[in-house]
Amino acid sequence: MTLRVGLTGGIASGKSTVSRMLADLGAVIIDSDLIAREVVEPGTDGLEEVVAAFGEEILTEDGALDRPRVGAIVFADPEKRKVLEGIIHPRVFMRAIEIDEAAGEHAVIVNDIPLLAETNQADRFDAVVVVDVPTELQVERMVRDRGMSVEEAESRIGAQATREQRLAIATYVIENTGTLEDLKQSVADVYAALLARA
Ligand SMILES: CC(C)(COP(=O)(O)OP(=O)(O)OC[C@H]1O[C@@H](n2cnc3c(N)ncnc32)[C@H](O)[C@@H]1O)[C@@H](O)C(=O)NCCC(=O)NCCS
Ligand SMILES: Nc1ncnc2c1ncn2[C@@H]1O[C@H](COP(=O)(O)OP(=O)(O)OP(=O)(O)O)[C@@H](O)[C@H]1O
Repeated sequence: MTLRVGLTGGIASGKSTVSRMLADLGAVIIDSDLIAREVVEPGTDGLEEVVAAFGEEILTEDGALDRPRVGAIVFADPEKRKVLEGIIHPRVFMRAIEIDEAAGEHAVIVNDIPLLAETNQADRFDAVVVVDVPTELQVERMVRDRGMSVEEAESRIGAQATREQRLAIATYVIENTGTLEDLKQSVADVYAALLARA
């Protein structure tokens, strides 16, 4: 049987790192952030809709989505964020289902979905894995690794579900407050538990 797993966590919690570790252990990964980029690549109807809603000024000189610019707009204005999400989320959802259907038989298929709690998708999965870190650590990583200001980091975190809201839908919680080696061990433990259910 294929076990379908939702993986989520706040921004900069370590989701992508956990995803990569799960892939190394043999899981198939469906990456929502990656799909969210593909559906607004130049030439897509997704990008056309974004331009219709936000104007040509959100394009770079070579006609791609100017992501930092759009980020600055939507993380400062929840209404605009909803407009962007209304264009992107249905496309990501449909594409993720297509990839899942094309994947065939695998023991574990992991859907990495940053906004799994926000978009009420927990029921779609056999298990939900939440990567949990204290908010201060999220801010620290975003400032240190991504060159964001504390205000920018906090506005992104404020656009997401709270830790408590995510933990409420968790089947398994991975605490990512230790070293990468510690994380690897926690991921291996969770993967073993998932395999036992598959
Ligand atoms: C606003 C955009 C253009 C900024 O792009 P940028 O390259 O700076 O960020 P990236 O896409 O890599 O996202 C990084 C992280 O930001 C957070 N994030 C992104 N979108 C959102 C959102 N709508 N609400 C809350 N957090 C978000 C997530 O934790 C995500 O992992 C982009 O994030 C976007 O198109 N967002 C809307 C689509 C979306 O909701 N994607 C996330 C899940 S599918
Ligand atoms: N336990 C850890 N120790 C040290 N650094 C870590 C640890 N876990 C993750 N990191 C680092 O923190 C950064 C954020 O991790 P990652 O990209 O996996 O987060 P994410 O949750 O996928 O982020 P986003 O929501 O933006 O997609 C990366 O540079 C990663 O290498």
